[in-house]
Amino acid sequence: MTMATAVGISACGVSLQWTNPNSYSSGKGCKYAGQSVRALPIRILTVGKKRLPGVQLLVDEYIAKLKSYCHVDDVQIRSNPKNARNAMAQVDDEDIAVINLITSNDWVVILDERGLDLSSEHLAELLGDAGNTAASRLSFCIGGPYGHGQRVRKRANVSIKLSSMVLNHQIALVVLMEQIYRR
Ligand SMILES: C[S@@+](CC[C@H](N)C(=O)[O-])C[C@H]1O[C@@H](n2cnc3c(N)ncnc32)[C@H](O)[C@@H]1O
Repeated sequence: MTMATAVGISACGVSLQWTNPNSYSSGKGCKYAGQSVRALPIRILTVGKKRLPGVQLLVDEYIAKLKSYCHVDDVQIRSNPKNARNAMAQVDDEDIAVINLITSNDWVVILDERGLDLSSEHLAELLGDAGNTAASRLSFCIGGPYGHGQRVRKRANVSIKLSSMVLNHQIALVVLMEQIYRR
């Protein structure tokens, strides 16, 4: 499998594969523009330490704005939950904490600076495509200080980037919410 093709299939047996945005029409605009699509409830799983108050204000603001379109659940997972002494063990503990919250009915999008480079329109298409599967929830995962572990990476239906630069997880969360609201 390459980044140019599919990015994974979930264990739940429903068709959850997502294709490369480069294979989409080159025209601007989302293919669902003007159509009503099934809006899956969204959950955002973020690994990290206590949030800055300003970030929490923005997160609350976006959740309120999105309320009339879809339900958004903001789930915070404590970074380094078992006080591991090295980065590998920390990533592993965080990986287990995240994977334990994911069910077979989730369509999983991980955020990663090495993921697919999407336009805002392609993100809207991805959200629409996820609504056309048998999944009952769309789960976005934002990793901890050292990124995602192998379990979550393997389970992900797609990995997307918000920028080629590495962002603090709190900033990644705010940018993601803004892009979901923009769709
Ligand atoms: C501090 S970053 C971790 C960086 C780490 N070097 C890695 O390998 O992922 C914490 C999390 O923020 C998110 N993140 C940071 N920059 C991102 C970007 N440009 N695009 C998408 N997500 C990003 C990812 O989920 C990442 O796991």
